[in-house]
Amino acid sequence: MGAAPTILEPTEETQHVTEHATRDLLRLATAGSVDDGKSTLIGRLLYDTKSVLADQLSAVEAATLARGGGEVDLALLTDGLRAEREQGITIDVAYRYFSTATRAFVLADTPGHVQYTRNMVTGASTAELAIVLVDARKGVLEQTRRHATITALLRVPHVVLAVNKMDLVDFDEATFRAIADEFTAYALSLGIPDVTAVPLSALTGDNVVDRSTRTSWYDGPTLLEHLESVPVGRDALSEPFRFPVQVVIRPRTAEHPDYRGYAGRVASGVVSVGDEVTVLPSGKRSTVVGIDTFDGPLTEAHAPQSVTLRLADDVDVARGDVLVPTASTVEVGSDLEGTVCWLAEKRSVLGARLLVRVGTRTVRALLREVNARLDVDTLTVEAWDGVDTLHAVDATDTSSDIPPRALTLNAIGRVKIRLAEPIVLDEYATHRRTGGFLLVDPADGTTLAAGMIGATLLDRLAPTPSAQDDDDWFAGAGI
Ligand SMILES: Nc1nc2c(ncn2[C@@H]2O[C@H](COP(=O)(O)OP(=O)(O)OP(=O)(O)O)[C@@H](O)[C@H]2O)c(=O)[nH]1
Repeated sequence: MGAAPTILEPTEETQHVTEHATRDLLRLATAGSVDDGKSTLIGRLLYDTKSVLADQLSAVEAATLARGGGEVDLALLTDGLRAEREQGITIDVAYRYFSTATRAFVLADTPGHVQYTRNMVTGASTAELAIVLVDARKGVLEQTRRHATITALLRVPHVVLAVNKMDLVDFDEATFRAIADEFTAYALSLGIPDVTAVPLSALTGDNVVDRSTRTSWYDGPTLLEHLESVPVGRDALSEPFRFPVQVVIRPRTAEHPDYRGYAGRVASGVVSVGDEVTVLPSGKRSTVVGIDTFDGPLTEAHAPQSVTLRLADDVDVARGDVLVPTASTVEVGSDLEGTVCWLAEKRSVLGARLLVRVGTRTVRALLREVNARLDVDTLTVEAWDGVDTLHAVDATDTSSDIPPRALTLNAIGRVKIRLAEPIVLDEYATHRRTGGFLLVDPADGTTLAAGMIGATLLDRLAPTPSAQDDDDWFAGAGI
């Protein structure tokens, strides 16, 4: 098992970014088939934005010379950094930082080998932009379609199609247009609204950071110009206010005998002193009377700031509760339906006891149903009604035979989960910051799957199953 994926919470790496920098921060992920030039492109971005340390650069120059010289092999840069990070630990995603005068970037670098779905889900779940690479000579491949599908599933707001290796097709406009049109049409069919296609050469640098003199027919932005100008952070601010409580702070010092605050990160939206808030799932109401930070009090806080909120009333608030605006309608329930990407070697078992993590909340749960499965290899969807599924599969079955309706590593499926306690059920489609969840194996803490609450892409792709519930069975199972 690698490091736990981060669909819900910012990683250690992103957390160190200061509040100020966060405002101008773009999180991006890359996806490409093997040899499309992902490492070279990342190396080029780091190199041309001067984000490479001198010693790393001389190591790469020396290695290039040792290989017989020529153009600096920028893939060595990325791969070298990767190797550094991978020593001794299995890591799914490495994060690279670079910045320009206008913006800072965190790039999730997901190695493109076998566990691509898992890696891409991990990298793209927090990304606001995905770069999908294709080799201009090969055009749109099955793998490209898979990457587009996962990007759509995770609702990454912006997608860039990087048509790489344009130098190998003589910077031919027709080749570029044909690939761009095919990809854009496919993306549209998946509901991806915003695709920007850029003809580039990672190796020679054309249209990556610097404008190419060999694509006079192209009047769009270079890759970096686009990365610098694409709108960021708006989504988190435009979503309604959500504050998952991480810690209840009660110092009880002589100085502040009655202090009681709720620390956490504003997951989405904005909160101000004086706002009426409701604590969920309890439904208790109060008013924000203070917003505290290490740097002093604020009158207003917005996503993704970390703050401590104080309330007017001594209501019962615990870790895992969510503060929301009182005036809004928020769904709370204990039946969770959604789409999951299965991330574990062990397969799904119907009726299995699980832990579900949503925000800062962890609750016990039961996997009730897998009623559709997307095969990312073939991009076909199988859908089943839920009627006899539970009886067909023994919950204690540990045989190596995979039941036909199980989810295995990299599979994407639609599930129904019964929770032991009610939680806030924000639809991922409209609440990307709070509508994600993780399924965890209570036995050993393994992350089994990353999921999205509510209707997702699978509903668009799948025939509608005539699912029926089997509540009696669940009553028997004790949830
Ligand atoms: N001619 C040409 N070659 C390129 C270009 N970009 C990458 N290459 C070459 O394509 C090969 C594969 O490039 P990598 O960057 O290692 O590609 P990758 O396999 O997608 O990267 P990872 O899977 O992330 O390791 C290398 O030999 C690169 O030098 C390009 O724009 N033009």
